[in-house]
Amino acid sequence: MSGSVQGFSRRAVLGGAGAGLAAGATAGVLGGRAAATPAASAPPALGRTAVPFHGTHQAGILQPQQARVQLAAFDLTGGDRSALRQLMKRWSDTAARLTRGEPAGDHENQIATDAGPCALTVTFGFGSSLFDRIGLTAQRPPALAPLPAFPEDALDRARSDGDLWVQIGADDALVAFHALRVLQQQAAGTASLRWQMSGFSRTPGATDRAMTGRNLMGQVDGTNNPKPDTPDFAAKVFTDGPGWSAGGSYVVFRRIRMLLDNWENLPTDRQERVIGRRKSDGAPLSGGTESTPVDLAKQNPDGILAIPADAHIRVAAPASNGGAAMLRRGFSYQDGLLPDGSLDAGLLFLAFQADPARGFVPVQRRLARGDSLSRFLRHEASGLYVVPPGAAEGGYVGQGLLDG
Ligand SMILES: C=CC1=C(C)c2cc3[nH]c(cc4nc(cc5[nH]c(cc1n2)c(C)c5CCC(=O)O)C(CCC(=O)O)=C4C)c(C)c3C=C
Ligand SMILES: [Fe+2]
Repeated sequence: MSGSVQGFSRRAVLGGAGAGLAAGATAGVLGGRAAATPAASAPPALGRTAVPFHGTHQAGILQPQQARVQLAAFDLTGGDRSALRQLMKRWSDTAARLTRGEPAGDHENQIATDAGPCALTVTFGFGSSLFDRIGLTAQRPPALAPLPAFPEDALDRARSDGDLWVQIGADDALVAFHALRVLQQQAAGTASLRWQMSGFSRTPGATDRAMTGRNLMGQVDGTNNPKPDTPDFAAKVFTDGPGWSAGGSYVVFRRIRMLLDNWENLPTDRQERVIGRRKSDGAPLSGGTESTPVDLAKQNPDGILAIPADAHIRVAAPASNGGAAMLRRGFSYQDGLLPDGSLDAGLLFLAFQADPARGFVPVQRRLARGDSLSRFLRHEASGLYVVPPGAAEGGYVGQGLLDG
């Protein structure tokens, strides 16, 4: 096992003997300034936050977005179902350890040593191609049918799709990278990396109160997501079957590049009419504050719709799409420069839903035709994955499919 440090608990070092050692060393260096010791002996709250891996639903859907994300897809190197079963057991065991702040069982490389779990979540998904590859075509849920082509799609297939999908979120970049690297090495011989992307969101504590995040266009983004405390939330986000998938979800991934030079040339009032919300605080142009319900019928005194006919929030709204809804949980990305000198930056759009045919598909069909935001966007990569339900303690993600 390369780089294995089995028996060495990251958490024990942080909270116990190692912490005392660090504190003692600090006191020594500071020549008896004992006041520094308690602060040095405990990791900051951000590092200590731990999200359980096991549960009814996989972690990484309902939790607040972390500061960092690693997204990856893997392809199986063969069609051996038992090898996939072993891999999902190994990955689930590793994810559970890492989310508790412990070292990986094998292929530990110490990249995240010294850090707490930092709200790490690891979420696994299965692509449509997986079911053919392992001879379980009959078990493929109908909702996993390929997404249709949308007008103006410019998809790079090498950075799309894949048999297995992994979303790793953490409030620390090293913790997120560490998890991905370990999972990749543990997969050797069974699955190889097809594509990988890194993203980011606001760091907890960066604002003086909890606020909705912003995207790279500067908009408050995430306001009108379905709320977990509403009666129909679960029906919108989690599937009730078939069989093994009950309690799971479907995630649509789109890498959407933003044409930021064009966007930033637009005056703020026109940017606001493109979205239908104020840029400063996210309030709808129909009035009120960020949390005020949108009034799509509201007219200005001149009789013109307060929220224009082609505004993003009007075209995307459930009311415009037969009730279609999804839980958006996207991250920004920035990947250097393109050959033409423009920034390669945008949104790693992620949306969880009970059924893409009643969520993403109808909404994106309308957006592609009539959304004034779309002239500032390029959809460059795409994926649809079934996200199995969460694993019970001692179980593994995908068990209902692979042991069934
Ligand atoms: C197909 C679904 C959607 C894609 C693709 C999409 C891309 C996209 N959106 C923004 C920025 C904002 N979107 C907002 C609201 C919003 N967007 C969607 C769907 C897609 N967006 C929905 C269903 C909604 C909610 C509509 C409603 O019911 O009011 C907003 C407003 C704030 C909010 O509610 O989150 C912003 C801002 C970008 C930049 C983008 C592609 C890069
Ligand atoms: Fe949107």
